[in-house]
Formats: sequence, structure tokens, C-alpha cells
Amino acid sequence: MKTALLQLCSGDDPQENLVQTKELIAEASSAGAEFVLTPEVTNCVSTSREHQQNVLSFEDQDLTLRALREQASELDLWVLIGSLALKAQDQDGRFANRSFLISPDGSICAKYDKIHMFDVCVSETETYKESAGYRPGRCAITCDTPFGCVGLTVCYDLRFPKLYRSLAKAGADFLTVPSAFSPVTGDAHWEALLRARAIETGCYVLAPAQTGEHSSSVGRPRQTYGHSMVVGPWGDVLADAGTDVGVVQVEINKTTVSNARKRIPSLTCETRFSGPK
Ligand SMILES: O=C(O)CNC(=O)[C@H](CS)NC(=O)CCC(=O)C(=O)O
Repeated sequence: MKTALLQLCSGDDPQENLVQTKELIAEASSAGAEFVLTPEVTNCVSTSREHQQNVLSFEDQDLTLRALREQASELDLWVLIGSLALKAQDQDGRFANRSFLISPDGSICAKYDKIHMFDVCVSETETYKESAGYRPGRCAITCDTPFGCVGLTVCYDLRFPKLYRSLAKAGADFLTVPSAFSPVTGDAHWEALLRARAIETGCYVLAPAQTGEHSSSVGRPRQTYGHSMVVGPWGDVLADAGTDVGVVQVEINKTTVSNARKRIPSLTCETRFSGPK
């Protein structure tokens, strides 16, 4: 299965981002990809809630979702839209950070709302409060496909190993981690966390990421780490996109998953213990 990760530098205009995303998906498809994955917030990177309120849509009216579903069916592709920032039917007006798995007939096979919100203080000058703008999801989800079972996650979820173990235990062969990592935490933790999740679960980890300096018409500009990555079930880094916008391709298959798990059966062999008290 030829798989491609898109590394994007989305700005805060969904229409411009869509043009770039479609171009790179077409490029990946011409190069033979059958499964293409895009990063977190493919449609809009913005730090202004007011701007988001103006440009984001509800799922059933979203142009990015509609266009990428059409493109998936035109090009006969599986597409993971890493996430879209969407308006949500919610009392407090918060958005959803929602990932979609689209099949080659253009239908939505699975959707997942990011569970863990990035509410952190990276340094005195760099803080994030994602839960102020987004409403967290509450449900983990896997989706069966002809090439294997996909477990969906987003970005900061990566730091919560229990979620990945539960997805793998539910049958996932491939774990998706579309991201927009901060440069500081990316440099310190990104690769180690991705490799750890792959090794612990014996799954492929597919992590398309946002990169670079994101242009914005309003609000404070944002930077992200890049380094979209594919890690194999043995923990080997199969692709690292560096910091440029573009496409990276790798071959993935389920046999590698079962081979890794035969060698290290830690996913299925558990010893009960009590405490600590
Ligand atoms: O804000 C948006 O529009 C979309 N959401 C994001 O980009 C989120 C929240 S700011 N980013 C992360 O979760 C980075 C996690 C990270 O960098 C880490 O775990 O170290």
C-alpha cells in the first residue's frame, strides 16, 4: 500500500489552503499513492477566534470537506483529512477539531474529535489553551479498511499512551497522528513519542504535520515544527519530511505489523498487578 503524507503550511484562509492541499494530493496520487494523509487543521491555522468564527463552517456546509471527498472519489484514493476546524452545534460556541477518514467512493468512513486539549505552558512566553476554542471529543474510534484497521488520533493525544493501547487492542494496525506541533516541544519530544507509540503497540504510526511560519491576517502568527513522520511497527523511522512543504511517500503493509508483534508480544501479554497505594 503506497501511502503519502502531506506536509502543509496552512494559513488562515480555508480557500487558499484548499488549493494547496488539492495540488499536493494530486501530486501524491500521480506518484502512485493509494492512501493520502493531511495534517491537523488542514483548513485553517488561526489564533483568532473572531476570524475562525467568520471563516469556519459547520460540517455539512464545509467546502474543504466536500472538495476533498470529491477528489478522493475522482482519484480513487483513501484520504485521512488530519483535521478540520469546524463550527459545532454547541452551547458554548466552541469549535470541533475533527479528523475524517474518506474512502475512494468519497464517503466518510470514520470521524473523530480530538480528545486531549493542548492546555499547556511551554515557556513564560509560549502558552496554549486549546480548550478555550475547541470542545474536546469523548470517543476513541477505529475503522476497518481493505488494507487494515486505522485508529484515529490528533496531535496532543500523542502524549496519552492509554488511548493508543486501547486503539491497538481494538484491532488497529495503523495509528494516525495528524499534528501541528510547537517547535520547542517538537524538537524535544516529537520523534521519541511517535516511536514509543509505535513500539508499544506494534502499529505503524502515520503523522502528517504542519510546518513553518503560518501566515495570518489577524491574531498572532504561529510556527510549527514540521517533520511529518512515518514510523514502522518496530519503531524504525521510515520517513521524515524535514521542514519543507511537500509530500513524502512510504510503502506500508499489515504483514510488518504481525511480524513485529510476533517478536514482541507486549500488546497481548499482560501481567496483573496491584497498587501503587
Ligand atoms: O489551534 C488549532 O487551530 C489547532 N490545534 C492545534 O494546533 C493544537 C493546539 S494549539 N496543537 C497541539 O496540540 C500541539 C501539541 C504539541 O505541540 C505538544 O504536545 O507538544
